[in-house]
Amino acid sequence: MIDLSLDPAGTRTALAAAILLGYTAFCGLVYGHHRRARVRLAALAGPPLESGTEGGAQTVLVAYASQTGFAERLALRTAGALRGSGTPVCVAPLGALTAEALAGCSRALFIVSTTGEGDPPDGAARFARRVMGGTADLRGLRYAVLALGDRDYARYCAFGRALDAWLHHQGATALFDRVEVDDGDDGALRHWQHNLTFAGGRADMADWSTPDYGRWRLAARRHLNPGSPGAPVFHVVLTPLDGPQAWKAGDIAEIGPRDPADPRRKLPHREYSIASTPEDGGIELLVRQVRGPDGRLGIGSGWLTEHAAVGAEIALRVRENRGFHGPADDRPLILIGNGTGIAGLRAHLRERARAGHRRNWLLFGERSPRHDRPFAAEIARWHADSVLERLDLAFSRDPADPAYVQDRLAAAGPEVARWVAEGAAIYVCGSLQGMASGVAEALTAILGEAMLETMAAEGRYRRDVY
Ligand SMILES: Cc1cc2nc3c(=O)[nH]c(=O)nc-3n(C[C@H](O)[C@H](O)[C@H](O)COP(=O)(O)O)c2cc1C
Repeated sequence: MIDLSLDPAGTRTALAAAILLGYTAFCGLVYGHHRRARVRLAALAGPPLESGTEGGAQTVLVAYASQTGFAERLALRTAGALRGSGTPVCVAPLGALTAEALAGCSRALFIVSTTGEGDPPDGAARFARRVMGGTADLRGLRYAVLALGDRDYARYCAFGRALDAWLHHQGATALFDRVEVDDGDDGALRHWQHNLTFAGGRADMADWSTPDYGRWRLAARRHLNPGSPGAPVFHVVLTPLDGPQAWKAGDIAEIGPRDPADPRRKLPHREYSIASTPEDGGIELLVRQVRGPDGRLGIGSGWLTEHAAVGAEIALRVRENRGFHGPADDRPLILIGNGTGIAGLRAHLRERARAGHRRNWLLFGERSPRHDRPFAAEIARWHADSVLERLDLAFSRDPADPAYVQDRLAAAGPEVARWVAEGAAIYVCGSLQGMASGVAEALTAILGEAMLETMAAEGRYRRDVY
């Protein structure tokens, strides 16, 4: 990183211009290599670099590797969405990139499919061999991977997973967790689109496809944390109007909010971790009120916590989220989370309690020990009844013992290692910023990076972070 802050203005300008030129040249080079693609891309995604950005520092690289064209179409769509949000974009086939080019980017989105028997698309084979076969200093890069695949193949999303692992090993930081798309699944693609807000996308962009919503009733709503230093959190209960519905712990509720000023107007979907199981009779959510800089409530949280009346009909679709489903067996489970992330963990604990799986350890963090205790009575009961073998709570605003959940984890290192040696799986749910990386660091320190990667590959380390 070059620190420009102490340079005279002239040097700064010259340097900025040089970077801008270099970046423009890079984009041009990439486009030159792929002239045929360039014509299509230019038409759909606009010019590679918009003026007025500092040396392309704001520019997001959208790189794709496609065998039959789907990843390429999604790359264009992604680029269009970012561009429509005012974020400059540069689109390139992965095969045209070098390690140096990647090292010069600050943000990149990779949209890649898997072909053959877990192979990269033909156009990316050389990149896989030459670039991914070596090392690069990508510490300045923040990235995300959209991995396209098909679960019918033994090596599901293998290339996307390999690329993600390689980027991570080169020091790049994930903007959000890899999104895997099974056979073009619309819900997973909406999830990707939703996450584009972490890469400069607008939060109110229209859905790429409208979820196939069912009809639910807002049966109950309760404010859980009056007096909290954090934003209000509501426990929302929704019951199905079209007969009993099926879902599993770990699944996501896609909600279809309406414009409070004009309830006929449908707004883009919002996603919430489901906090209950079908045996509970309804879908329970924990919804934290989000406010924009203008003070207005967020689209989804405003709809669920204020604008929709109790008793009102809510459009809801369950999105299967296999990446966060519970273990198939009764292995020990370490559940780690913060804030509204307790929702996803509670669904797992309910499922485990019902199945009689009692080797559960919950580590949960919030702000105030007095005000921020979602599901406190239930958690205490589980602890007393040994559904929870161990419980660690951390409150960052506790004057007596301020701590984050990752601090509890670090302090319990040998015990975590023992559980893992006994076959435990680790599930993490909650904030991407602050919690997820802190927890990943603590787990890496305890278990080692190789072990954590093996656990992720075996489905023993799973995350639902947002
Ligand atoms: C011949 C062939 C082999 C494939 N092999 C795999 C595979 O090993 N693993 C996987 O997850 N998906 C596999 N797929 C599924 C593709 O990744 C999936 O259809 C993807 O959406 C294609 O995107 P593309 O059009 O950008 O190449 C295969 C598809 C084809 C046609």
